[in-house]
Amino acid sequence: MTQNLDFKRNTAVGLDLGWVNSLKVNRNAADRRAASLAARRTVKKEYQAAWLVRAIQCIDLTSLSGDDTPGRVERLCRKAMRPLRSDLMAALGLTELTTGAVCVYHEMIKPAAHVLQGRLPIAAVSTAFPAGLSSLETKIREIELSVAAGASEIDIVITRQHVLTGNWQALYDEMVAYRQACGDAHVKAILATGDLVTLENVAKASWVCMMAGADFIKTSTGKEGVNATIPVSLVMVRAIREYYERTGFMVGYKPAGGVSTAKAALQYLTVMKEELGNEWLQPHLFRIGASSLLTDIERQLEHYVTGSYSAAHRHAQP
Ligand SMILES: O=C[C@H](O)COP(=O)(O)O
Repeated sequence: MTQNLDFKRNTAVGLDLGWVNSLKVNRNAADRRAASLAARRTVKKEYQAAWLVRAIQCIDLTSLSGDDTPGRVERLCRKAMRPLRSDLMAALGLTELTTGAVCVYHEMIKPAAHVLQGRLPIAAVSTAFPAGLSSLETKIREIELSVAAGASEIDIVITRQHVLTGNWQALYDEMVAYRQACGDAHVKAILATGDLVTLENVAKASWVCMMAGADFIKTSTGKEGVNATIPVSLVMVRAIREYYERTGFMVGYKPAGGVSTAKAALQYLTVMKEELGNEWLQPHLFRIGASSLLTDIERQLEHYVTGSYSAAHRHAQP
């Protein structure tokens, strides 16, 4: 996989309130484009296997449950390092394949690090995930502890009330503080788009987080009533494109929550390719946050290789 050697990490560029306040979103246009993507076959059959392999490479293989245990997370990590059965790997001509990262709660960083031994990034959800309603001091400390424990990626949740009350300065300041607390760890800003009411708020929150130095913008925690959707994704990736045109910084995109089928994954890859180009179809700029997607992709690849499906339970569950 080619990596862009000129890649320079996003840094805070200052809050341009005039720009943020001027943002408008055409909801109908976003819905129409989403509907046209859903209606057509996104990738021709012969390329589908390659696209599904790329989707695997971009998964943040996730377990974020209250009943997570070290044992479950260790299995998740072993699956992340060997996401496909060896017979499928051989049939597809693959020798190496991993997911993009694993994504876990702070308390699970240690068991994850024990299995991964630095071979894959550990993303930790942070800042009082999923609601984000602790003191700023507590949230900053949580980030610092997760970085110290071995997370190289931190998925923060924004304070939704800053968006809902239009307090863009407060959102900007908190994001700058999170980015700073992360140090060399990359920070993904979870907007919790299902809580933000309008696509205009999604666009504005995307811009403010990018202006404050977010490495990725991410849709959802997986715990909101509505999680990743295509219309929301169109708004966010177009913000990423325009931010790149204005600043030269390439910000990553992570749809998360409810992405559980190979078909949905292909739609998100298509959005990335058509709106941002091939350069963004790499793990340093694109992740899919998902707990169960890998099972369906594995089934589809098995079908591609053998011509028949096996039951989902036959594929190792993390
Ligand atoms: O960030 C990732 C999400 O929490 C995963 O959501 P999911 O369990 O619906 O795939």
